[in-house]
Amino acid sequence: MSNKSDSPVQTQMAVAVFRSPLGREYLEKKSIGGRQSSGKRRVFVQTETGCVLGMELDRSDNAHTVKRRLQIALNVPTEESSLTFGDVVLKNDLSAVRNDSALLLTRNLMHRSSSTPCLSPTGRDMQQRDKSGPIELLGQSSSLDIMKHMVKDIVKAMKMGIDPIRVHSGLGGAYYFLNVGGESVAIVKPTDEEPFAPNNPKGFVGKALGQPGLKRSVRVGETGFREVAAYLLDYGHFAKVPPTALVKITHSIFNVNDGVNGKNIQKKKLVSKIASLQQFIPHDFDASDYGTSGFPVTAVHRIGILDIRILNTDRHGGNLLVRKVGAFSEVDLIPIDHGLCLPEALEDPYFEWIHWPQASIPFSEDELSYIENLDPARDCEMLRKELPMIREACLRVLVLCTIFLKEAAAYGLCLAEIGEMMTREFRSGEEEPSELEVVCLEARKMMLAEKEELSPRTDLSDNEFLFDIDCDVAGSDFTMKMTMDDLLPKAPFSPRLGGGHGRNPLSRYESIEEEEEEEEEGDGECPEGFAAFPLHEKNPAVSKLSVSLKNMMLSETSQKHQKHSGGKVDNDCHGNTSSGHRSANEQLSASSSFVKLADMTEDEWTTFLEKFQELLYPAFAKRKSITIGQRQIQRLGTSCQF
Ligand SMILES: Nc1ncnc2c1ncn2[C@@H]1O[C@H](COP(=O)(O)OP(=O)(O)OP(=O)(O)O)[C@@H](O)[C@H]1O
Repeated sequence: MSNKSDSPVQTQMAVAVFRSPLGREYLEKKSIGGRQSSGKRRVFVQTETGCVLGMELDRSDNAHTVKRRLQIALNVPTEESSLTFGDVVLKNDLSAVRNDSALLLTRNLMHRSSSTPCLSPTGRDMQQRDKSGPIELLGQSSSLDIMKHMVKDIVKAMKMGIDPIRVHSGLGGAYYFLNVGGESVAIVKPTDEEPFAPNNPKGFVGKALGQPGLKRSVRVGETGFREVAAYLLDYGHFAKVPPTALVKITHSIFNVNDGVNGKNIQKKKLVSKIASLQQFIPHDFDASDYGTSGFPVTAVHRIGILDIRILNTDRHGGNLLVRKVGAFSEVDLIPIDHGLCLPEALEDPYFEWIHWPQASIPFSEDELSYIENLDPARDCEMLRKELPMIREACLRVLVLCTIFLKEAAAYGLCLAEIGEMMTREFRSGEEEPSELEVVCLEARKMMLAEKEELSPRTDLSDNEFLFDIDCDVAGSDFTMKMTMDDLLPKAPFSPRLGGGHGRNPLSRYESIEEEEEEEEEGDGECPEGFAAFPLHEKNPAVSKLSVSLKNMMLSETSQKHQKHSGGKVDNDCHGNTSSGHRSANEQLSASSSFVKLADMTEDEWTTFLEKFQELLYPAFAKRKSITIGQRQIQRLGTSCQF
């Protein structure tokens, strides 16, 4: 799953004179094709505090020359910093970096704390050095054509002194940009003003860009490209996601905090930001203000189909705009705010529509044919091309959820049933994995078992031991084999990673304090076998899947036990990384997901998907029988009420 290299792009694009921090100047108008062939690319480097610098690269540039230029521009040593592009830490070669990409410059973890100011521009206003236009679209896809008109309208209004308007609702910084007529044209959400990001204007600060955010498997500063991904994946405008693009945008309205205590700096100063820019959709309400029974079945289905594909963890009523159409109180639904979709691991989604009656109506022929034509491999290819910074972990979630949707719809499940299978449940105050996650855990186990069978190990080295646990559950014997490898906490993108914790209960939004408290508490926890993970007590038919799950959770508990025992494992993996100094990848690895996908090698992933598909049909059959059972109970209840 490697990133694709540059593809020739013919688009002509106006680019203003650019002066690099080292004083190199470039031509004002250049064809992108010309840039590419001469090895010249324009990139935007964002520091972890949100400062953005435009920079032109040529073929001779490498990560060191870029960092050296940044050092001069920012007046800070950058040898202890990393330049990253999505998953890739740029060590030297920059050939994977495409024209108009946004790169992130982060300080290495040992010297970082959320309370100290990170890299910041010097007083010479380096943010403005690149002299590019006030709004630059990042990327060259034809899907951006519609955005170009919008941008033109906004720039015209900006030049006439028409200021944008701050959006007061929501947790992140957002601004309505207007046209010359004073009408809202677009909503702009800077990536460094997201909740917990350094320049959040609403007091939700405390993390650097790239660290786990509001949802732990969505990093701070990475909601913007997810908004664009949702738009790009919404083929044929099926669910009506408003056109969205990533931009580099310069305006004095944007918020900048003082870095130390997160207080707003009141000075009116032009600042450049990387932001998502989405078409403004005039609307009358949002779905939380309106009786849901009037929503068209098609709109609910289409939005639901999108939400399932992208594992949307934030589809609450406020994220569905309601627009009146026609004379007879008909309405249309517009889905917005897709910043918390495509997490880096399987998460608990949030589907507001799950209990709406429309979701229980079978899919129409059109919808079924749309689903049948979805191709997750093509989706990944498209996203890698259009959004090269997208993480492979997000793409695996997309692939898995799309396969799940396709198989479930073909089996005959309705939207509500599919949504329910993806949603976690709370039992006795504990969060349990969803039916989808249970299937994944089982598939993973089968994949590992097959791998072991194909390459049996007879001699165990010193740091490997075989750990057999026989347990008799529901009359069956289950044996679990673990090697030391499985017990070691791993970096999230290493080829072999143990499963996630099963202990961390999630609310819709987790606060930093809660997470940190939980981490502390977790450190003192004693493994108690299955206690932390009650099997489906309320369901007398303990399934084979749940028994396997029980084994998985036991393996994770043992993992925790090893970690807390303070031996070699702890020292090796966290020796110099206390909870305050763990890298973003380590923090994500310790997140609350039951199932991680990013840690598998390509071969493992392929086998995993095969096993996953094999296991789906029994799981669907089980879900169908639950639905039929529930309907019978409902009918019985109705007839008893005479
Ligand atoms: N495309 C759009 N067209 C019109 N209004 C919009 C659009 N997108 C967002 N809004 C409005 O702006 C508000 C804030 O936007 P949004 O919910 O995306 O921000 P947020 O900070 O991510 O919010 P939250 O904290 O609720 O997730 C929305 O409640 C909605 O009223």
